[in-house]
Amino acid sequence: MSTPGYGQVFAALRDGCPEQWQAYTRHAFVEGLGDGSLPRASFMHYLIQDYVFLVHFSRAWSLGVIKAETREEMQVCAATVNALINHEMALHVRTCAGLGIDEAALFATKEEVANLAYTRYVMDAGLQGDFIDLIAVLAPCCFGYGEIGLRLAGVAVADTPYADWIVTYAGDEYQDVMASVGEMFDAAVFRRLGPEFRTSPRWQRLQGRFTTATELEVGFWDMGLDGR
Ligand SMILES: Cc1ncc(C[n+]2csc(CCO)c2C)c(N)n1
Repeated sequence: MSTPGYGQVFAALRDGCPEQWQAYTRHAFVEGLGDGSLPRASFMHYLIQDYVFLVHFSRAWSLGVIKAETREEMQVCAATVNALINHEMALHVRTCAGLGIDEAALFATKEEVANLAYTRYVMDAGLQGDFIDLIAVLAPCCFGYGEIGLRLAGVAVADTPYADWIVTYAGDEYQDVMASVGEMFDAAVFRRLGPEFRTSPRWQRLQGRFTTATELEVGFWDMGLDGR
């Protein structure tokens, strides 16, 4: 399994749920992005829902600033909020504008249940737990898209209509933010659980949260495909 540099805590969590991770990062939706076979309607359905998803993910990352215990943790969360609102969502606005869907319509989109379940699960885990409970549920989204983007950039057919999506997640800007999130996550877990974090009584709960968030990512891709 390829391991881009997102840190050892992420690697341990990912390797703790190999089946779910595979179902997420090798989903039929992902393969369709790479070979260009994904129906356009499925992609648009996904992208419009994803705009709303990012609104709520920006709120969840903002909660990270509140739950942080060091300035470095605050910095990484604030930078991620910035990347989300000012860069990642721009892809959605740009792509939808090209099809005549303006931002007010995006903001007013009715959420599908799979979308709502995921973002509210993340918010609740973050509200209930401490900083690392929050990062554990945010991690599958960040590092999963990082892995998917890098892999697709290497195998995607040259004329896939989804190149803009792939380049957004494979690009240095996104990968650099993810590398700093990975470093921060390692430091945050060492600080609270120590270097033997896997034997901490809290580890199973963190793994459970990470695994559930990964399953909710699978549900999100399924929702995209259902929008055909
Ligand atoms: C369903 C879904 N899952 C993950 C991402 C990717 N993503 C969402 S927030 C974030 C962190 C900072 O950019 C990243 C990478 C997405 N767009 N949609």
